[in-house]
Amino acid sequence: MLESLREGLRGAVDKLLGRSLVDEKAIRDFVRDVQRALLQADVNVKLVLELSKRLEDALRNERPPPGISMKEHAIYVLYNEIVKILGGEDVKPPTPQGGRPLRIMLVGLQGSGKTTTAAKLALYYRDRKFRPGLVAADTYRPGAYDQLRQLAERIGVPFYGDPRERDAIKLARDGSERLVAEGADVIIVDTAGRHKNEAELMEEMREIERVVSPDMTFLVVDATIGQQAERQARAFAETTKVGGLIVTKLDSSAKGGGALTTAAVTGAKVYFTASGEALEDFEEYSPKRFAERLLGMGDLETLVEKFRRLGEEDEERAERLSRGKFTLVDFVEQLESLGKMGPFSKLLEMLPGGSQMKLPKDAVDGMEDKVIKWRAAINSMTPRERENPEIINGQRMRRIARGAGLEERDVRELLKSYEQAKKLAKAFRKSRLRGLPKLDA
Ligand SMILES: Nc1nc2c(ncn2[C@@H]2O[C@H](COP(=O)(O)OP(=O)(O)OP(=O)(O)O)[C@@H](O)[C@H]2O)c(=O)[nH]1
Repeated sequence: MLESLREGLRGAVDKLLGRSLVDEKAIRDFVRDVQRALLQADVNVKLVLELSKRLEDALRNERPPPGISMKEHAIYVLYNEIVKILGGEDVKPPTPQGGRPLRIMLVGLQGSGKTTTAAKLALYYRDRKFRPGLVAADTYRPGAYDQLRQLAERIGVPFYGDPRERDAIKLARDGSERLVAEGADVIIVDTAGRHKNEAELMEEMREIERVVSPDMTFLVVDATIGQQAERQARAFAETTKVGGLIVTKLDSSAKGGGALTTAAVTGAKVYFTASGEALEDFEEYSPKRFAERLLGMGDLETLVEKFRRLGEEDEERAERLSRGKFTLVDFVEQLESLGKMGPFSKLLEMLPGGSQMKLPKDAVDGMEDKVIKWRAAINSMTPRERENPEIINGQRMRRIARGAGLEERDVRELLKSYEQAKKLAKAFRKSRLRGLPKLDA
């Protein structure tokens, strides 16, 4: 599966991971290596340039969230960009709805693997407990009928075809009706991939589409044609309502990137990929999973999860903060994460109203040290004390300070700042201003 693209991207990532520092040169090299890998896989130049620009911008201008290293950030940004050009969100293959049979029509040029794909698709639905049926409506290629009939027999699904019938439109209509009458709930119509000329082929596709009224027309494209897939997709989309793509022969092409990213250009999403002649070599396509495999990182999944959790935690905390309901731990964590984004003095200027906060200079300057002390204090508290700081009396305060190697006044200061922050958050809320509490330390 796209070994060279995999190796190219992997190489770019490994090189980045091997560096001691993510500096200007590292970013430049990383972007260039990624570009080269994508272009070799025949990804559209425009897409590659857009991706590189976003990658470069993100690496230069975005700071990684707290707890994420610069390198992890770079890999995550790359992963996201690759997912984007591979199609973005996953799509769900269609299924019969409301007791109505699902009608699928396959279109595509001869040699794209359409007939094999028809059988693979039938097997896919059969394995999911549907009752698929296959219709042979390719009257142009000799052998297409026998090929599909044999495949249908092999997987044991109903088949309709007539080698003597020359009218593909009649075959498609009669076949769909007959199979539905026999109880099939997923009808798959295989069509011709060639005619005397392209116009005739397109006319036939239009007519078949009219009589079958498919819920989904899949265009089958061969990955080895790379970016040419785009031209084919456009040509078919002008005549039929191409609703999705099936990309075949990913096993025998280094150019698969071109076909897979066609979706980003034409708007038709890839639903399935095939990577071998065997009927089992067929799977639902997921841009995310595909990108994970391409980047080949065992720990990419962990990284993705880490980002997801960070997002959730941030949202939860922001929500609690805005309600003035944050805990002592939230308070310190918020300060910690702010601290990782840069010096506090700079940060406060960026906050709403921050520039008007007349904070004593030394209070801000000492903030980083304070946060470290406060974290130690929190670690030295019991869970109950953390949840209900109001129970912290003199005796508890002494114990906490001793346990954290601090002075009692450090703990007192933490509690006081926390209380003030809470009051401020409530005041902010009342004045309908959402923002971070003022740190009057
Ligand atoms: N390696 C590889 N070969 C494939 C794949 N899918 C199909 N093929 C082969 O490609 C060749 C053409 O496939 P067919 O299924 O005959 O497709 P077709 O020529 O588009 O069919 P028509 O349009 O009906 O004429 C056959 O030899 C298939 O075995 C795939 O995913 N990988």
